[in-house]
Amino acid sequence: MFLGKLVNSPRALCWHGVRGIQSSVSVERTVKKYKCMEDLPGPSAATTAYGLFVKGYANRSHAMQIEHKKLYGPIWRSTFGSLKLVNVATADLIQQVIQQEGKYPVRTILSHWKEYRDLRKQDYGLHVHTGKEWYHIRSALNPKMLKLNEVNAYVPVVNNVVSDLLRRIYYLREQNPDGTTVNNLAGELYKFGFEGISSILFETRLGCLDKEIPKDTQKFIQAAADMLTHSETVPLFPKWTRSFLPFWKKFVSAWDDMYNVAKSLIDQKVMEIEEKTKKGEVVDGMYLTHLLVSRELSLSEVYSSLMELLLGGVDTTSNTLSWTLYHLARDRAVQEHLYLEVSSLCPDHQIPTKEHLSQMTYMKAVIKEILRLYPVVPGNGRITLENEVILEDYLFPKETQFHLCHYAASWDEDNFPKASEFLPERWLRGPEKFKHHPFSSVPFGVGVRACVGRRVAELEMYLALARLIQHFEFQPEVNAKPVEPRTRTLMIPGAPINMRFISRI
Ligand code: HEM
Repeated sequence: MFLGKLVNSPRALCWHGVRGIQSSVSVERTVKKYKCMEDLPGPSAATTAYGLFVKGYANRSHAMQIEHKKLYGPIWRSTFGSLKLVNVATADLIQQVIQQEGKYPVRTILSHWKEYRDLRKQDYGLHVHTGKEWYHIRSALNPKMLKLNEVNAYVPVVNNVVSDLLRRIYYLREQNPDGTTVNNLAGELYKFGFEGISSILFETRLGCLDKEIPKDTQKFIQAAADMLTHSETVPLFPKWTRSFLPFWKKFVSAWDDMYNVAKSLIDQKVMEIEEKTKKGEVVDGMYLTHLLVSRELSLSEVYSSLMELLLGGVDTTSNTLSWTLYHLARDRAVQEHLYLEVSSLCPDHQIPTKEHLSQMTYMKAVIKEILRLYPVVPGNGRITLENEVILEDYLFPKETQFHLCHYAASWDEDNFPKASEFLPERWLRGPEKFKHHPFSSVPFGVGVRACVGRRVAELEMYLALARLIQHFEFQPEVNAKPVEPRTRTLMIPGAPINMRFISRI
């Protein structure tokens, strides 16, 4: 899902004033003089390392995008060890890269993820596979994840999980001496994210939001956090250091934990289906049942892909919801506007349906604005294996790794005046509203490789937010301090978000 620390070794080709090169691109490209990577401005490897480890950008890489854009302009190169990147930080340049991404887009060559899968003889899964193999898996997963009418079938399932979340919030408030505060909201919402996606995939309630959290849930959530942290560290150190440095071992162990939890849930479903088939009963069901019965994917492809869907479901919706509640608590006018929208469409705590959601335009604007301010994936990637790429007067050879600086683009004042402010209204349609460049804020990515979980994520966030605001007024905890984001491959709150949930009932 994520660019993280990139670990490919692009052929660092430069051909100043290239003429008549061997190329698959048009004749026009071969006669025009293009500049190349070496002509780009950018920090040296030492300056980058200094920025990361001395200036503290290692876990604030989103802020480094903004600083480098100021220093070098909208396109610059950077070097991390043997890795060379071309960074693009405007909506227009991001669009140009995506438009040339080819039939089977690749984010980055995740060689350490691939190494793990080879070590354990597992299928590569969605993130690591490229080309037709990736497309084969994606085509099997897409329909029941991305088609709106298929996803709408999950509304009752997700509403049940939201009911559990509400119960959990009531329970946690009671545990606090002030009767209203819930500490470390993101931690609670990780459980909601995991329960939500697993209910959809496995049709099984795991009880992640019960008083006693199941061990496997805790294990998976912890393993996801460890894997994402070590995924950034592992590529920085040569393989010979693995015998005495802990990072690779921790990375492997985190993947093992996630894989085992996913595998055991899948195996349970396989057994259920086998028993039903033996008894001659009809086998029908939602996501996993459909995948297994259709046999579009092998069992080993199902293990890896579903583990990745679970992984995608943990940190993403939860962090977005955490930031949403954080801002609503600090902006009474926006909170009131949202409350009025929800309570007028669903009076008396009516549980929202898909028809209600389709009318909640302000709610959608709130979530869009949060994803603009805190894109879960602040920097994405594309590596073009199929063709060269032209960006304005630069030509880049195949295998150039591009870093799409989405965070810098969505904080760009040219696209979003008062970019640092939380202004959901900017997303509402109207004749006088500012028109955004279509690539200025694309938190789920675009094109065929965009987020496979987008529809499910939106459904979970809308249903949860609607019910939470029906029940509670959100307030910051007493003496609350501002919380800044940090990056751990994904963008997450840099400190626990503690909040007061004042009952409206
Ligand atoms: C707020 C919620 C979410 C955001 C902002 C988000 C964002 C993204 C982004 C930016 C990408 C990369 C797209 C690209 O390269 O163009 C991605 C990929 C992916 N996401 Fe999400 N995501 C979210 C929720 C989810 C959920 C709930 C799931 C699981 C159901 C999920 C599973 C995945 C997977 C498996 C990929 C890799 C797809 C592929 O390589 O074909 N995501 N996501």
